[in-house]
Amino acid sequence: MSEPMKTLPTNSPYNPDRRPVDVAVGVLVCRDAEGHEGEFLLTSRPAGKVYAGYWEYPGGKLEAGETVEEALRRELQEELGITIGAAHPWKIEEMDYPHARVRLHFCKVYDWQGEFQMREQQQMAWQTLPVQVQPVLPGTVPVLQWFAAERGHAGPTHIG
Ligand SMILES: Nc1nc2c([nH]c(=O)n2[C@@H]2O[C@H](COP(=O)(O)OP(=O)(O)OP(=O)(O)O)[C@@H](O)[C@H]2O)c(=O)[nH]1
Repeated sequence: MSEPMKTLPTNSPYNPDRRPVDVAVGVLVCRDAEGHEGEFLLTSRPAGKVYAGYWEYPGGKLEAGETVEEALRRELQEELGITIGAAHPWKIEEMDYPHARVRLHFCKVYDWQGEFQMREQQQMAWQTLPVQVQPVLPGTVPVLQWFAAERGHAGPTHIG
C-alpha cells in the first residue's frame, strides 16, 4: 500500500498554495466642514497577538458568510466599542507574512457613534503624516503611501 499523501496546513508558510485570509480593515478619517480629510486613527496590536505592539488600522478577519462591511462593523464594535456608519471600500492589498497570507480590504470610515473603549487593552492614536507612533506594521506602510499620494505629502510617511 502506498503512503497517504502528506499535506501542509493551508496557511503554512511552507505551502506555496496557501490561500489568503480576508481581513476587513477600517481607516477612520476625520473631515473638516469642507470635507477635507485630516487625522486618521491607528491602534496598536494587543499583547499576545502576532506583531504585538505594532501600529495598524483596526479590523480583523472575516467570519464565514460575512461581507467586508459586516466584518468591519462587528470588529470595530468588539475592539473599540463604536458603531460605524458606511464603510467606503478604498484599496485591497495582499501581504505575505511568515504567519499568514492576508488580503486586506481597506475601507474608509467617516461616521461612527459611541465612546472609544480599548476593549483589548490596545492603544489608539489620531495621526497625520508623517506618523509619529512606532513601530508601524508592514501592512500599514502602503496605506501611508496612499495617503501621501492623495494629500500631496512629500518626504517620509512615518518615523523609524
Ligand atoms: N487589523 C489589521 N490587521 C492587519 C493590518 N495590516 C496587516 O497586515 N494586518 C494583518 O491581518 C491579519 C489580521 O488579523 P487579526 O489578528 O488582527 O484579526 P482577528 O482579530 O480577526 O484575529 P484573531 O481573532 O485570530 O486574533 C494579521 O495577520 C495582521 O498582521 C491592519 O492594518 N489591521
